[in-house]
Amino acid sequence: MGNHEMVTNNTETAQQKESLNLLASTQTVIKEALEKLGYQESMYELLKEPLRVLTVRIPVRMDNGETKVFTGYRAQHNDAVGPTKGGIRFHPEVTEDEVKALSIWMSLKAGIVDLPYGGGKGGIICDPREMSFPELERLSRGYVRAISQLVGPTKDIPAPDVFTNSQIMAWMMDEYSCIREFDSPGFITGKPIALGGSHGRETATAKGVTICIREAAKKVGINLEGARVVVQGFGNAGSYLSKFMHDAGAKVVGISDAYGALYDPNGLDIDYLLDRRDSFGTVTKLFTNTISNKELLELDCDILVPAAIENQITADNAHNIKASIVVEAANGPTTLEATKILTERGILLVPDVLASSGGVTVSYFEWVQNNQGYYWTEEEVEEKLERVMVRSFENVYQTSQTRRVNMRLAAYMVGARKMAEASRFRGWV
Ligand SMILES: NC(=O)C1=CN([C@@H]2O[C@H](COP(=O)(O)OP(=O)(O)OC[C@H]3O[C@@H](n4cnc5c(N)ncnc54)[C@H](O)[C@@H]3O)[C@@H](O)[C@H]2O)C=CC1
Ligand SMILES: O=C(O)CCC(=O)C(=O)O
Repeated sequence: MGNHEMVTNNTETAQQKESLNLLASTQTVIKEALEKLGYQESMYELLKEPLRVLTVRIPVRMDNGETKVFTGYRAQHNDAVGPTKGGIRFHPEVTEDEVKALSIWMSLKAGIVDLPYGGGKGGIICDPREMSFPELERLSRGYVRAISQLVGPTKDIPAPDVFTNSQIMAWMMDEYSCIREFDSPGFITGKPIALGGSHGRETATAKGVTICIREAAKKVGINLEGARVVVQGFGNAGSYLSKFMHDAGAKVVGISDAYGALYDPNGLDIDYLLDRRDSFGTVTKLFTNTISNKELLELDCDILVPAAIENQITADNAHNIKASIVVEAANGPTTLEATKILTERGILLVPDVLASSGGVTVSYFEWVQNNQGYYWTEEEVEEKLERVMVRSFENVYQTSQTRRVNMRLAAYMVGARKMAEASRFRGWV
């Protein structure tokens, strides 16, 4: 390789690295949104990082008798509007910057769907797929002991995220209740129904994404009946979304998990796949005729839904995306460069902070029900969620039209306004 090529390649690598840093990317958009809203630099200084980030070390006795020490985080972005709220992620690639960015996105989601919360997020560096049930229970309880001073039903309310579920929420609620010496269902959401969970929380993220897809399809003029849909990720968000799309008459032609992807141009048997997926959203291991996640994203389709992890649509593949609508069920699946490319290509991109906000909306309903000790039917939850999502989609869409900005910037403008105002009224800025 000649010198010139080396320099070019190094430069490209550096640019690529910068664009993959979730915190840096979200700060870029927050800055632009606050400028468009007319706030001064000091507001950006306040909102560009979480107010608090706690790093904890969690010793866990493993089944073989050895102690393993795990690292975890809890970030609280801004609590001017109310207590912070957001999920806990168990994943080997969790980083502090990622958790910080995720906490900022939670603040934006709360603003977009107008909840009385700020944003928070937690994560533990671990691979729960390699751990036994008792090890996972000890890790979950250890994490709650480590963060217990910082969290609580009126301070910071966790919930599920990648590779965590209602069982983990149940252990965490039980541990917190033991520490406080009173039953505290409002400490955490996404619990099993028997422990104060809400009807509709399990499917809420996917329901919210489904509503966004329906509204986006109307704007673009796509008929959902027969529309070809590709979904990356087959966990909580992706599997139920595939089911709802299938039930709406769409043809789900591709799905994936961490190990590969399945493609059938005639439509996959979603009920069968749902039945066979495991609790970590793994299903492709049962098949031999798989394709890669990279190939999946570039399949010919009308609607593409990344519902797995970050940085999946980048400057490398954005030009090859065939869909007319991209709806982000996952947090942070599209880089800023890719957002620009998709927008220039006329693809309607519904951003994560809007599309995936159905989960935190029903988590809020769960917390309200816990606080009042009076529980709603599934129909009541769904009707309330429908109203919130339609209103929020329309608000962001109209902002993007009137301010002539893409949907991501519009969503940041809508999402940042309330926390900025609340911070100003409190006299923080
Ligand atoms: N669960 C919820 O209520 C909410 C989830 N989200 C976001 O949705 C996304 C998915 O979350 P969940 O469905 O809850 O997680 P999950 O743990 O239930 O499922 C994750 C899915 O992604 C797949 N996956 C993991 N690593 C991958 C990789 N490297 N490449 C391709 N696929 C991979 C897994 O195999 C699994 O199918 C995340 O970005 C999460 O933050 C957003 C809002 C709420
Ligand atoms: O349900 C919640 O409170 C938070 C869900 C979440 O972590 C997310 O929307 O990314």
